[in-house]
Amino acid sequence: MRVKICGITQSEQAIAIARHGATHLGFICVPQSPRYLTPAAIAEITNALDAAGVVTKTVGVFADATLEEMGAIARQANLSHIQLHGQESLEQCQQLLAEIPSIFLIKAIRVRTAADLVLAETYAPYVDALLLDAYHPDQLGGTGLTLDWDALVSFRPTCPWMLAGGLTPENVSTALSTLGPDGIDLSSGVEHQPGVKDLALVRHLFEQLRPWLPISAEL
Ligand SMILES: O=C(O)c1ccccc1N[C@@H]1O[C@H](COP(=O)(O)O)[C@@H](O)[C@H]1O
Repeated sequence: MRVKICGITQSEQAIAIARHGATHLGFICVPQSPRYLTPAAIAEITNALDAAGVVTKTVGVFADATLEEMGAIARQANLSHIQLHGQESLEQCQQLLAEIPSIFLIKAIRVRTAADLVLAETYAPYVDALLLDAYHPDQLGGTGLTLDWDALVSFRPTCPWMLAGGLTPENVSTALSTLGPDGIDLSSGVEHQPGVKDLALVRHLFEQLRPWLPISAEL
C-alpha cells in the first residue's frame, strides 16, 4: 500500500507528513494550480527532506508539459516520480521513459465514463503505474470530487494503480476495502486551504490506514 499526499508546499509539512507515514509526496508543477510550486521551491523542500534524513518518493505532477521541461524540473527538484495529469498520449509516455529511464512514470486518467477506464488500461504497458482521478470540467485536479467507485470494482489493470479523487480520512477505509487499489492519493481531503495541509487530518488518515499496514513505497 502506497500513500501519496499531494500538493505539498512547505518543508516542515513535508517532513511531518512523511514521518506520519506518507510513502510519496506530490508537488504540483502546473502553473494554473493554486498549489503550484516553482522548481526552485520544490528543490528547497526535497533538500530539506534529505537534510532531515527523511526517505520518501518525490512526485512532480505535470499536465501537458514538454519532455524538456519535465526533464529539467525533475533534475533540478530531485524528483523520483513524474505524474502526467493532462492529455498525454501513449507515445509521449513511451518517449518520456526512453529519455528519462530513471524516472518512475505515473499516468493519471480523469474518469468521466466507462470508456476512460478502457483508455486507462491501454496505458498500462507503457507506464509504471496508473492513477484514477475524478473529472471536473474546469479543474485538472485537487477537486475534492470522488469517482463513482461502483464503476471501478472490476478495474484490474496490468500495472499497479492508485486511487485519487475526494479521498478523506472518513472515506478512505471504504475506498480501500471496496476497490483494493495499490495506493491512494489525497490532496484537498487533508487540507486547510490549497497547499496548506491540516496535520491533524493527516494524523487521522494514518490512524484509519492502520489495518492496511505495512505501507510500502515500492511503486
Ligand atoms: O492539486 C492540484 O491543484 C492539481 C493540479 C493539476 C493537476 C493535478 C492536481 N492534483 C491532483 O489531484 C488529485 C487529488 O485531488 P483531491 O483533492 O484529493 O480530490 C491528486 O492526484 C493530485 O495529484
